[in-house]
Amino acid sequence: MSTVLDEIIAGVREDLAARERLVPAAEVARAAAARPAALDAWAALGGGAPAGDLRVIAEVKRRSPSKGALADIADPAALAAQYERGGASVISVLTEQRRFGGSIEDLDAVRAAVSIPVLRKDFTVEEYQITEARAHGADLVLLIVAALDDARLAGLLALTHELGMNALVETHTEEEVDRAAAAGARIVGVNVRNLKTLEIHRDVFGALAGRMPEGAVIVGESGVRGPDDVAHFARHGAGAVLVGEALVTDGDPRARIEEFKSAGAAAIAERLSAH
Ligand SMILES: O=P(O)(O)OC[C@@H](O)[C@@H](O)c1c[nH]c2ccccc12
Repeated sequence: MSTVLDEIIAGVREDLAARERLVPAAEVARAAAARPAALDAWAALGGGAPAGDLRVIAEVKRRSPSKGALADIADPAALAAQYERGGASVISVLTEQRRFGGSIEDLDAVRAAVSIPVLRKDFTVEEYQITEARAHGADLVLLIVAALDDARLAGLLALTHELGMNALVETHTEEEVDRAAAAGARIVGVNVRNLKTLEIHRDVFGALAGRMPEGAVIVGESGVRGPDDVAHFARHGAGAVLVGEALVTDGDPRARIEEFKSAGAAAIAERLSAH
């Protein structure tokens, strides 16, 4: 059965082939090498620090396969700057074009506007995309375990680390968490949106959080609409949440981020005091 994920990746591969013809891999590698060093997203997300704060990864997201158009983002740089002022730790920029309406230009605009780490959010299947992300100033990339076999996951993660970047390694099942851990993932996301049905199942998070590799930053992804959703992820071990829709559709994303961070910190304090 062909799933939404398969369909998206087929489109991504076509667009990728076109970009590779335009900008050969050697040229992208030179541009990546000329960039200042990547920022440490792992540390920015609380890696190595005692639990306490809940970090927010704030996403620039124009549309989604499940909802269609979400927001008319005329100025992604201005939006990202607002996210940063609201206290986001990382900015996520969707660059997939066909389903999410993103582009490399959005990544460029955001990179130039903020001084915190930037995640290139795309369906990464080839090394070229990682080097390209670095060439455009991204500090981390998304690796979706469901889209990669073990050898490719390991290879892409190795290149990411070679380039001085981090990867947000996205999982949906226990098996995928185990594969992420075996590959050496240091930032592990649990996407509670099922990529086959596109439905949100928040309880998936708690079931997987207990299997996470020692020392990894755990990120709750998708379906954060209000402070209760953040508290749910934080209570079950998340150090960070990734939020798109709720921020792009809100008139005051700064206030929303602040609200999410305090709800998260309160839930973490509660979890720690229960032990
Ligand atoms: O808009 P939401 O429900 O806050 O979700 C954000 C983020 O989790 C979602 O955009 C996402 C998670 N994993 C992905 C993989 C590809 C594209 C998009 C995603």
